[in-house]
Amino acid sequence: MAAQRGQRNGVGDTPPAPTAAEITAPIPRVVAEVPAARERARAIPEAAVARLAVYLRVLSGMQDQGSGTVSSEELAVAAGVNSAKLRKDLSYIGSYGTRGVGYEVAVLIEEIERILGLTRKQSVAVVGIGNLGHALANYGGFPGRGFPVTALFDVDPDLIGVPVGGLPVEHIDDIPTICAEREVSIGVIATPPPAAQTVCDRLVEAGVQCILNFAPVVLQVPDHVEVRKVDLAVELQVLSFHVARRADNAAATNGVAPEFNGKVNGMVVT
Ligand SMILES: NC(=O)c1ccc[n+]([C@@H]2O[C@H](COP(=O)([O-])OP(=O)(O)OC[C@H]3O[C@@H](n4cnc5c(N)ncnc54)[C@H](O)[C@@H]3O)[C@@H](O)[C@H]2O)c1
Repeated sequence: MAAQRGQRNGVGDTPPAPTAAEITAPIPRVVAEVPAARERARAIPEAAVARLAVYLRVLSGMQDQGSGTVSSEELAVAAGVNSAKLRKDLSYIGSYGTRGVGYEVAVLIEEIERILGLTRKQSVAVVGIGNLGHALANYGGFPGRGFPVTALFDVDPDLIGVPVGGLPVEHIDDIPTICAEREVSIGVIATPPPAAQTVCDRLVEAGVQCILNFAPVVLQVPDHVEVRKVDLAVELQVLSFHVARRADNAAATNGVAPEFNGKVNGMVVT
């Protein structure tokens, strides 16, 4: 679903209307030189990598709807960024469009997938098959995005051998053999916080080099291991900050000092 202009999506700030210079700026041409693109990939800022993943999602939706080409402006609006930022991001990957035509959707998808390392499937293991682990294991959307869930682990004897999302739950003692057999490259940690570091160590010892951590703890890993942390509470707090700031701005614009009404961000304070 395309994001509306002006909508926040966590990827970039509310995009301003494009300037005349942005609209008339030349669209760079396609360069299919892969080694050069890989070189450039090393210099892509992390924020741009996150936006590339969003462009990929938007482009995949457009492809599903039969779009063959897309203009930079159209793609920028759908992704919730301004078109100058979009063109800058796409220049990092050496993927360019044709003036007056735009970008070929299929070509751009291929370029972004190559840069994001999605040209081969990344096998995922989930450890901790409780509430969250069940939801992740049952979610059918990961395989289609290149992330098949191929192994589930837990310590609870009542769970071992029980199929969840079509896969039997295995004991964490089998992490080394199963992760090697199934070529697991990403480990998702959904255990209680006190178990997370030990589970992480086991995954790393088994050769897993990417960890997605849902437990609210900071994990220690060797340099060659990448860790991403997901914290929904932090995202909610960021949203809360924006709501509070908007209310303050509205009050300042109206020349009214925000009055305390017994509530902070909608919650009653006693
Ligand atoms: N990041 C977020 O936004 C977010 C949201 C919800 C939950 N969480 C976190 O995710 C984790 C899981 O939450 P939940 O509600 O699914 O918990 P849960 O208690 O329902 O499930 C935890 C599972 O981990 C298993 N487990 C315990 N120790 C283990 C070990 N050493 N090795 C393997 N498995 C082990 C348990 O048997 C259980 O099945 C918690 O750390 C929670 O704080 C994060």
